[in-house]
Amino acid sequence: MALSLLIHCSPTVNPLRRSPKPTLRRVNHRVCVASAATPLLQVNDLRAKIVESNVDILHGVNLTVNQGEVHAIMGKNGSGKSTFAKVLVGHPDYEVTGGSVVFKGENLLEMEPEERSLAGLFMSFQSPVEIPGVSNDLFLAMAYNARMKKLGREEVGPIEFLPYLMEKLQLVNMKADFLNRNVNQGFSGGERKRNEILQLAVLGADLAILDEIDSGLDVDALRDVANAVNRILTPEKSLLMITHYRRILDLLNPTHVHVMVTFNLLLIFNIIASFEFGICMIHGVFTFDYWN
Ligand SMILES: Nc1ncnc2c1ncn2[C@@H]1O[C@H](COP(=O)(O)OP(=O)(O)OP(=O)(O)O)[C@@H](O)[C@H]1O
Repeated sequence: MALSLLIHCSPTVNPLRRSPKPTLRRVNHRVCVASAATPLLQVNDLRAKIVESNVDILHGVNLTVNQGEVHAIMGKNGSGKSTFAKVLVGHPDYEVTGGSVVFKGENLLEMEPEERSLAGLFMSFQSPVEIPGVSNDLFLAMAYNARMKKLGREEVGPIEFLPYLMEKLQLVNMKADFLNRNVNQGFSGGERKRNEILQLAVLGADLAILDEIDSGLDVDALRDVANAVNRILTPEKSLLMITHYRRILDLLNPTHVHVMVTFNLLLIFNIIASFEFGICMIHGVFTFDYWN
């Protein structure tokens, strides 16, 4: 991994995905490969607090994800990674206190959580919840048809939906029994993570946010999940993954790696940066280049 204090950095090329023809440009004394960038998600100075306790968690996050990019967010426990992801999908525990988020040209913060999902945002949770009384196949069919309706397409009946679902099930290497079981009820930790990727495969998304999808997975499950994600990604679709481990970076080959730091660390970085580089970074996220 290489570190360079810079925000615009170089997409490395993921061999499993087709990318637009790259162009060369120089950033921070290093030649970078960059594709023509179409912004998908633009986060500017995002600030948020916990509703219940009024505690500020996000202190001004800046991040741009372009179409086809794979971004990883790393950082210490408690630095705010999951909070950032949950704020993006509109979790009610958090209130945005400043900044802006534009998704596909629209103000994301004005949308209800379900509107964000229908607009093409998907999030897999660190601890996926159980939904007792709702079978996995019914849940997926309902969610899929809601998306079809939003896109102005025909809703599908059970007979058409089943072959589509079986194909996605194979993609994540899951057994058909999981379709009749209630969503996540009694699933092991690894099975829940696979089930999250099954949802992503079925619903599709322009931007998938995966919160620690690799935690608790054994080697085979991690490979299956990474293979499925790589096959779901296209040059137009983007991924934002939160992780603590390098092993998934090696499998998903991110174009950008960001390190989220806590507010105290941020102050220290700001002071050092002021002295060393004559600049003051007021962002809550630092961006580093990554390559294998
Ligand atoms: N709903 C909430 N109620 C109370 N505190 C919260 C809530 N959500 C987040 N926090 C606190 O905000 C801080 C950031 O939490 P967050 O889950 O975003 O961290 P993280 O970087 O994802 O950590 P980890 O790597 O351990 O998953 C933590 O101190 C956490 O306890």
